[in-house]
Amino acid sequence: MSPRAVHALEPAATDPARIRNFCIIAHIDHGKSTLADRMLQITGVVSDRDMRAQYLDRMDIERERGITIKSQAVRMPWSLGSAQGAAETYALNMIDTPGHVDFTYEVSRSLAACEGAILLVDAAQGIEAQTLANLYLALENDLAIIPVLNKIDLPAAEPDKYARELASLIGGDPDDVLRVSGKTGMGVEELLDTVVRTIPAPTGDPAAPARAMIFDSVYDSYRGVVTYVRMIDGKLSPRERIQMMSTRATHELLEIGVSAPEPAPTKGLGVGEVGYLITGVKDVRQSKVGDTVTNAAKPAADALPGYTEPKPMVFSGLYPIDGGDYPDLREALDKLKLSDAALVYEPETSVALGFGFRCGFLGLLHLEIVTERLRREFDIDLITTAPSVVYQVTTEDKKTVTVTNPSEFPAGKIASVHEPVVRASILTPKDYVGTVMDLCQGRRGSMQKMEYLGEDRVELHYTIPLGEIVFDFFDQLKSRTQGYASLDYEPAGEQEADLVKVDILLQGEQVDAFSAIVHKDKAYAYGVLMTGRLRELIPRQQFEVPIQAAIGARIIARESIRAMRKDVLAKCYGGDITRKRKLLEKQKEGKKRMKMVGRVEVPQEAFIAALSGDTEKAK
Ligand SMILES: Nc1nc2c(ncn2[C@@H]2O[C@H](COP(=O)(O)OP(=O)(O)OP(=O)(O)O)[C@@H](O)[C@H]2O)c(=O)[nH]1
Repeated sequence: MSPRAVHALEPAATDPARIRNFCIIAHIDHGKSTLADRMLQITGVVSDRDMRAQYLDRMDIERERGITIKSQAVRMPWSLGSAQGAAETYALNMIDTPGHVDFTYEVSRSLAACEGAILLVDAAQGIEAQTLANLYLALENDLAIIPVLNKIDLPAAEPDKYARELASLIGGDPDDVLRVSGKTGMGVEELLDTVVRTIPAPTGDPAAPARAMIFDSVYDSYRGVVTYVRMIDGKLSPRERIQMMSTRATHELLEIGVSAPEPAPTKGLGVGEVGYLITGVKDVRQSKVGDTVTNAAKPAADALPGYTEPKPMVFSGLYPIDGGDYPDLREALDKLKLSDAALVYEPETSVALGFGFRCGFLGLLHLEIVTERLRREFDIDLITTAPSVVYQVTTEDKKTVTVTNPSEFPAGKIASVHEPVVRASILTPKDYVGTVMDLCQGRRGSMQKMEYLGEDRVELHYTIPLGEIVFDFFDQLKSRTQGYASLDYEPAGEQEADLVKVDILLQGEQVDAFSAIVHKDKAYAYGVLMTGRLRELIPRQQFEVPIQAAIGARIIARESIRAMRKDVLAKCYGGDITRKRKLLEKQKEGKKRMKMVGRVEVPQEAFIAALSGDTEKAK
């Protein structure tokens, strides 16, 4: 803790002139959470004894993976270097934001609650794709930007070089770029002073009817939904009735307070303040992010401008391995939905996999996190089918169908297929420009623009079909550029494309879970690859299993698995019965992880690995 940390904070309705609302924006791994930790410690809101790494990342998955998923807001007291006494104390509200592309929508809503942003850049890496993407979002929200280089304690840091780069990006003097180390705490006090000096105080009308913007809502199993708000006008107090302006639903305000960072109830929240509300509501959908909270007795006339709703970009089928777990899966999804408004799902059935759900996600990381949580928190063993994007398919009789599951691709004559595309921005050292262009071309990308950023880095702008980047594009990009390139993308509408559905048949029977929508030019290669992979992945059975790939009735590739009787006991000479039993048990275990498709046993890995595009996993 710094000697300048201030203990007591006025409980509520702080003078807006003494409030600063800011967030930290950075590329992934540039050290946002570590810097936030240091700020909590230096301002004294978390004692050295209670400090643990990534204090604000509450979810186990967040901590294990070292990523931030849900944003959090914390209030910290700070007094300027020369100032003394509580009168000079400022309340700094820091809103932590996630860095991964899947969660961009969380970043933008956090930004809307702030007047300023710390743009944090790793002093050994320089500007990356999400640095730019987040900077643009911040500028769109008219935020004051404080450029900061982090990790200056690293021997590999090149602060002079990157200060120039950063200054030329946002306009300004390289000497004004602050240099800090979130790890050692170096420069963090100066940074807090700069926050107070350069970020504007919030403005709003204290006499107007209350208007608070919801920027996050989190489900807590003990307290119900905790809604995070930023007060724009007026004041909210405990026990009063509040109204959600989009639905007109009213609730009693059971508790109102600030996160400091543990929840601390207050006598209310006034103009410019950031805090939480608890109403006893149990479902995050009733406390919608982007909605405006007002006073039910004296409602505001107009709601605040909302946010764009997150739209699921990637769909996948989730099936319990044990069909008996289906009701549990439904219950688990209902529970997850309470805290994850971006998750959508509806029941679906697959001939191969039985009853399950088609779920929509923001991206692959979101999918991974949800399935991981289902496994971990709800103990459900799942098969996830290959992720698919959303296609609009128009048949010759002018009917348009939205296809989120390749097996629902309409049969018969197709007039057109539209696929989602994204605007991708890739930052790479100039030596790798050729390889990156090859990769993008191979994925049907079309280059829009190429720009030099500083001396040796290039930003490439591409329009690429989303379906071509959801699988292994990022991994490929990283491995082809030795980890140096970075990627950011945003939806950019749809385009018409020559796409076909490729089916896979086992023993002449179509396996719906294996169907995929691919570009016509790639269909043949895809069929050969898939049948080859499945031959490797499916163990020999007691009969021959032909594997075929087909477009409609036309077979485009074929492999077969030769028959073999798998006698696990063959290896057991002699009569050691315990050993025999062990082997049989083991075989039974293996069987559990198999799914019967017709008469064929298919290991669960085949469903995801065969289609993931990730050749390593498929092996
Ligand atoms: N040497 C050094 N390492 C740092 C510093 N700050 C962060 N790191 C390390 O950089 C890595 C990433 O830091 P995080 O704070 O998790 O990064 P982040 O930006 O919050 O990452 P996301 O939450 O995933 O966006 C961790 O291994 C940190 O220990 C620093 O100032 N110096």
